[in-house]
Amino acid sequence: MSSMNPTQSTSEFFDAAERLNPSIIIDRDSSASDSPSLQKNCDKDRYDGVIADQHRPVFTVGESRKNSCSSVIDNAVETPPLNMKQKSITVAEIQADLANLGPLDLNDRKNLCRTLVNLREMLRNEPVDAWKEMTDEELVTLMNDGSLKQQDLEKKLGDERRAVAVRRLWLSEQIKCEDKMHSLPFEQYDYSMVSGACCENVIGYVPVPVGYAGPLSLNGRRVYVPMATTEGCLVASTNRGCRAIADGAGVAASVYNDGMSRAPVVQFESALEALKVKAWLETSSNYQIVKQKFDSTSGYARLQELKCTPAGRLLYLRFVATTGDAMGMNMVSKATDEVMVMLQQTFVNMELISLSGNYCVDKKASALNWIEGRGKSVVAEAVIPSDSVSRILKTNVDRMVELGEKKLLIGSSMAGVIGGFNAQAANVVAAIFLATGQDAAQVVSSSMCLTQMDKTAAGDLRISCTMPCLEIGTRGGGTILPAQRTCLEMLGCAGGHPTKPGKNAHILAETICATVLAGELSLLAAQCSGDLVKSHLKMNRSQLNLMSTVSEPAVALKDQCTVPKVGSHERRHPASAVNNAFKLSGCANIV
Ligand SMILES: CC(C)(COP(=O)([O-])OP(=O)([O-])OC[C@H]1O[C@@H](n2cnc3c(N)ncnc32)[C@H](O)[C@@H]1OP(=O)([O-])[O-])[C@@H](O)C(=O)NCCC(=O)NCCSC(=O)C[C@@](C)(O)CC(=O)[O-]
Ligand SMILES: NC(=O)C1=CN([C@@H]2O[C@H](COP(=O)(O)OP(=O)(O)OC[C@H]3O[C@@H](n4cnc5c(N)ncnc54)[C@H](OP(=O)(O)O)[C@@H]3O)[C@@H](O)[C@H]2O)C=CC1
Repeated sequence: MSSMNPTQSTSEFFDAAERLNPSIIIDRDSSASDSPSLQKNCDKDRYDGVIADQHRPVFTVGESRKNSCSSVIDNAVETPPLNMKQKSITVAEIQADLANLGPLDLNDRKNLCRTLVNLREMLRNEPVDAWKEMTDEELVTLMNDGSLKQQDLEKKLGDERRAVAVRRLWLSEQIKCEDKMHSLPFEQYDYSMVSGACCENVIGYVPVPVGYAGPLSLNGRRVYVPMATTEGCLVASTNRGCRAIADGAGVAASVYNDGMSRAPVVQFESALEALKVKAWLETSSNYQIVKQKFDSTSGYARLQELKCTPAGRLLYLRFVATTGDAMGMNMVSKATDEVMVMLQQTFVNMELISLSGNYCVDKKASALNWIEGRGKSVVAEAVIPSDSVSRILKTNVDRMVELGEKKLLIGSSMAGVIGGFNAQAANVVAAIFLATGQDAAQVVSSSMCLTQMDKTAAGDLRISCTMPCLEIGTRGGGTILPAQRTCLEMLGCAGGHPTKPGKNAHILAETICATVLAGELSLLAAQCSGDLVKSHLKMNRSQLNLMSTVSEPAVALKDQCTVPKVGSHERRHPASAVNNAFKLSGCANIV
C-alpha cells in the first residue's frame, strides 16, 4: 500500500486517482485554474473532482478516509444536487484543506468513491461497461440502494470471480463483520462452471478433504476410490475393507436394473375417469405414442415403463427411463413435462396438480424406491478368506455372520427401517457423492442397502451388498466441475461414454456398491472386535476440538494451535508460527 501526503502535490493526487481507476479522467486544465469544474460541497466539507468523460462521475475525498465508504455515500445521498449547494474553489484551497487530513492512502479504493447520485448518472444511459468501471465499494453502494440485485452481479460484471468478491463484501456488511468471511475461501476457483449450472448467490466454496481407498479389486480392475469426508476413520476403515477384499478374488459387481423416475400427480372429476385414463395409458399402442413423445425430447432419455397408480380421483403416473450417463432428473422431468402437455390436450378434464407427485420418489425415504429401485440397481459380492478375516479384520467368520443376522437383519427390522439393512452404506455413498459431483440430497435413497453375510462351504466369509437406488451420473450436474471430474477420471468413468452411453454411469454405480461392501466389512469387523470407539477416539476426535471450550471464540484455536502426534504427547506450536501459515493467503486453510 503506498500513500502520499496530499500537501505535496495535488497533481500527484490526481495522477494516483486516475491510476487507481482508469475510468476516471481529471480535467487538469480546469483544475489548475479557479475553474468551476472543481467544486467544494460547502455543507459536507468534501471535495468533488468533476471528471471530464461522458459519465461525469465524481469522486469524493475527505471524510471517507475516516469513515466507511458506504457511510460517506449515505451522507452524500442527502446532499442536494451539485448545482444548488456548491461553489468554486481554488487548488490552493484544496491543498490547504487536504494538508489537514494527513497522509492519504490512494491505493485504498474506499477513499475514492463516487456519490450515489453520480453512480446513478453513470447508469442512466446504460453504457455497456458502466458496471465494470465501478469499484467494488461502489457496486455495494448500489446493492444497498436496490439499484443492483446481488444475483445479477455475474451478468452485469461479466466476471464471475469479481461477482463473488463483491457479493462477499456486501454480505460481510449485512452480517456486520468483515472478518466472518475470512475463512470461507473463494480464490483459485473457476466460477464459470458454477454460474447457471451448480449454485446461485455464490460466496465461495467449502473445502472438504478428499482421501482415497484402495486399491479396490473390482471386476478384475484395480481401482482407487476418492472419498470426500470430514469423518476421520471412514477412509481408513474402507481402505481396510479393500485390503481384505484383495486377499480373495476381489469384488464382482453388476447393475441389474436402470431407470430414473418422475411421477406427476393428475386429478380428474371422478375416480372412474381416472381409471379410464389409466386403462388408456396401459394400452400398448397408446403407451407407444407416449414413449415416442418422451424419447423425442432427449438424445439419451428412453422411456422404459409407465406405472399408473390411482388414489380416488387422483392418478400418479410414474415415468421410468434410462438416461445414458446422466443421473437424469432434469432429463426425465423435461420429457415428462412435454408428455403431460400432450396428454392435457387429449384429456381436457385432466388437471395437472404437480409434475412431481412425490411418487417418483426423489430425495425422500420411501418403501417404493426400496422395492422398485430407482436410478441404478446394483449388487456386489465378495468372498473373504477366513485367515484374512482374522489377520486383517481382527475377527472371525462366525462372529461376522452372527452380527449380520442380529444387527443388520433383526436389529434393523426392530427399528422399522426402510432399506437400512446395512451398517454404514450412507457413509461411503455420501463421501463418493461429494467427491464425484453427485446430487448430495440423493444420498437418501442411494444409500439404501441390504448387506448379507454367510459362511461358505470352505469356511470363508461371503458378503454381498444389494443397492437398488443408486441415483448417480457421470455427465451433467456437479460432474462438470473440474475437481469432481478429476475424481471421476480416477475411476475411469468421467463424462459420457464415447461409444456406449450409460456405460460410464454403470461403472460408477458398481464402484460405489463395491466400495460400500468394503466399508461394511471393516465397520462390522470393528464392532465384532470391539474396536469401534477406540479407533474413532484415535482418528476422529480432533485434539484441536479438545483444546477449545464452548465459550471460546474460534480464533483462539489459531492462537494456540496444537498438532497432535499419534502415540506421543502433544506438540504445541508457538502461535506466531501458526499465524504465519494463516497469513500466507487470504483464506485460512488455503495455502
Ligand atoms: C428459480 C425460481 C426461484 C425463479 O422464480 P421466479 O419467481 O421466476 O423468480 P423472479 O425472477 O421473479 O424472482 C423472485 C425471487 O426469487 C429469487 N431469485 C430468482 N432468481 C434468482 C437467482 N438467479 N439467484 C438468486 N435468487 C433468485 C430472488 O429472491 C427473487 O427476488 P428478488 O431478489 O428479485 O427480489 C423458481 O422458479 C423456483 O423456485 N424453482 C424451483 C427450483 C427448485 O426448487 N429446485 C430444487 C431442485 S428440485 C429437486 O431436487 C427435488 C424434486 C423436485 O425432485 C423433489 C420432488 O419430487 O418434489
Ligand atoms: N429437475 C429436477 O426436478 C431435478 C433436478 N436435479 C438436478 O438435475 C441435475 C442432473 O440432471 P441430468 O438430467 O442428469 O443432467 P443435465 O440436466 O445436465 O442433462 C444432461 C445433458 O447431457 C447431455 N448428454 C450428453 N451426453 C450424454 C450421455 N452420454 N448421457 C446422458 N446425457 C448426455 C444430455 O443430452 P440431451 O439434451 O440429449 O438429453 C443433456 O443435455 C443435477 O444438477 C441435479 O441436482 C435433481 C433433482 C430434481
